[in-house]
Amino acid sequence: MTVATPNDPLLMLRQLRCIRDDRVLFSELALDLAPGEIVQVTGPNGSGKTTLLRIVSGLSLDFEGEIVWSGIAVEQNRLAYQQDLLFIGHQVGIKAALTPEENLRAVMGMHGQFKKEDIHDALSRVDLYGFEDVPCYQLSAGQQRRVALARLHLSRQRLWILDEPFTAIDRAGVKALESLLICHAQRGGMVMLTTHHELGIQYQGLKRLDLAELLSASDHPFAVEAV
Ligand SMILES: Nc1ncnc2c1ncn2[C@@H]1O[C@H](COP(=O)(O)OP(=O)(O)OP(=O)(O)O)[C@@H](O)[C@H]1O
Repeated sequence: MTVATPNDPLLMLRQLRCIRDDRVLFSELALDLAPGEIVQVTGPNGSGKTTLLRIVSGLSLDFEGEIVWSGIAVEQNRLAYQQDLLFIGHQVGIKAALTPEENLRAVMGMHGQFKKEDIHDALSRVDLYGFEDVPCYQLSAGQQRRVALARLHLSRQRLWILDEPFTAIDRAGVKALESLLICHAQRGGMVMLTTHHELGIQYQGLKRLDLAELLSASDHPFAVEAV
């Protein structure tokens, strides 16, 4: 019997290939992500970063290759996989007519019951103390993004998939989010994110997956570089 160690990858992407409008976005894409690791997906506009995150999150099934979670192909284990992942897209994905508290309750409802204090605590951790009951259409762009990011403070999922999470966030918010990502990884979580923002973190579990480099080398096996 093989015994899994903490450094064994939980997420494995194997030979992913994706074509949109007759254009190969990526091919031969392989990635291992183990507990404690963060992978930053980089590449110019239109290179396929969002498309890759949507594929890995199970939102898009239009690809070739295999996604393996915890040793089992996701297509045979989709429910368990979905329960272990939290996806936050580059659109904030909140309802403008609802308050931050109502938005969090609605979106986290599928992941369990949360007490009012837990939701208020999550909102205060993203500096929205006092805004819990304000309709989201009255909040700034950065505050709306913070409502979406408050989900991370309630999350019990091991894998966070975040598309441009730093958009509209001020400098203090960026630092706080970077610390949160490291904290999640250090507790055995994993993060896959896209950002055009230069990450200001020194963390040995940080990797980079550059889609432009991958495409230019796609005749060759691809390895993710540690940074
Ligand atoms: N459903 C779709 N049908 C056709 N083309 C699509 C579809 N989804 C994405 N594309 C195309 O795939 C390419 C990659 O888009 P994607 O949004 O993944 O890029 P990105 O790297 O995230 O870009 P950005 O940095 O601008 O956010 C784009 O040219 C886009 O038009």
